[in-house]
Amino acid sequence: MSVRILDVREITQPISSPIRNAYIDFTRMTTSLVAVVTDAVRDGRRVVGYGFNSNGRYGQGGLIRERFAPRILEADPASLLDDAGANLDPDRIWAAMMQNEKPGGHGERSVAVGTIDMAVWDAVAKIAGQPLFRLLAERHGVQADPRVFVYAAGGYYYPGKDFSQLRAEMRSYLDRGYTVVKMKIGGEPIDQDRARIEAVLTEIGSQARLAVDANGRFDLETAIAYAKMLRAYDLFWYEEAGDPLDYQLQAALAEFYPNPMATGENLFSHQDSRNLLRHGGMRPDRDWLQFDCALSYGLCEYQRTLKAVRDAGWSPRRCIPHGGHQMSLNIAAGLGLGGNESYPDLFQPYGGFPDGVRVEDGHITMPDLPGIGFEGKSDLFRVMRALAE
Ligand SMILES: O=C([O-])CC(=O)C(=O)O
Ligand SMILES: [Mg+2]
Repeated sequence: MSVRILDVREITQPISSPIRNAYIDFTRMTTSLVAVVTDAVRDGRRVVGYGFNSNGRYGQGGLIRERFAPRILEADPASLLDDAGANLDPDRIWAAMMQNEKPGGHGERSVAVGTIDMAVWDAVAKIAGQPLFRLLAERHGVQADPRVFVYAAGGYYYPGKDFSQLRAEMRSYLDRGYTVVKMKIGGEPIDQDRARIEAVLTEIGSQARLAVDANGRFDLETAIAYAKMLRAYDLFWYEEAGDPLDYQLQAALAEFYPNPMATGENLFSHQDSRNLLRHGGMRPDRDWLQFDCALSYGLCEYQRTLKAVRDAGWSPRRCIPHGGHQMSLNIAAGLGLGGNESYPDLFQPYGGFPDGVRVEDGHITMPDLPGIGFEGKSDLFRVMRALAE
């Protein structure tokens, strides 16, 4: 029984809010929602795979419509199937999308491809009748672990937000079961950020740990000044201090910051990730890698990134992807990552978990839903279905 891709649809949707990090605001943020419509039928329904890109980059409608969707639709359908001919082959679809693309310069193209790739994997797992995390574990010959660590990202700057609101936000994450919370830094003078950090630490006490995220804002001097301030606190991590591609800055910073650091959400290929591991002075015994497949050519590429991680002597457990989407939850549960980001109050309906999934002691347990599990999140599935039907 063969499978054909009948259509690849895209719509650009707002995920805007008045929040701001040290680099951008989200007042005009958008995401691309993609549906890969197949002719396969499971449980009496046509199989449609869905994908979207992570927050922080914008919708990719132009690239998807002009280059990547046509390449899939114009390919010989048989060339997109696995050897048995019974399911789609994500790597072959990926290769079809990337034909006539030069290497290097991994930017927005990687977001467009990653978005379609998410939808392809969703379709493949649905056609196989499995949750994606179980399919992945099986393909890699490893044991799936449906229990995944998640942390609550927030603590943004926004107009009129004072310490009491920041504390209340963090308290609400603790009330919802999180044990690690994250806040933004670098958007105000260092003394003001120090006061914000102390306010949050007072609020969370010994109930949770705090991570801070500078969103690539600092030059080396400022990154070091913050390192000296931050190292007095027992933080979960100090994230993206300098420009994502400035590996020398990252390496130099390690001299001033013995505690855990994190970066990688703005590296969009396995080659860029490998360069971070080669030249960024990151320490495999304590630091964290945040590569996000939805921004970086998808899961086909993320598997190559994981190989680069292992080849550099790191454990996949040191990976906690950026983005807060269910795709990375599946990868974490299927391939043994250290966990996943979560934005409890932001970027809805795209982020979060299937309905009924609760955070307990900083972990969620993946339900056994076919594919990525979008059908289990009713607000999200409503927008998805509107695109495909
Ligand atoms: O504010 C953003 O762009 C999101 C971000 O860095 C994160 O979730 O780590
Ligand atoms: Mg970040």
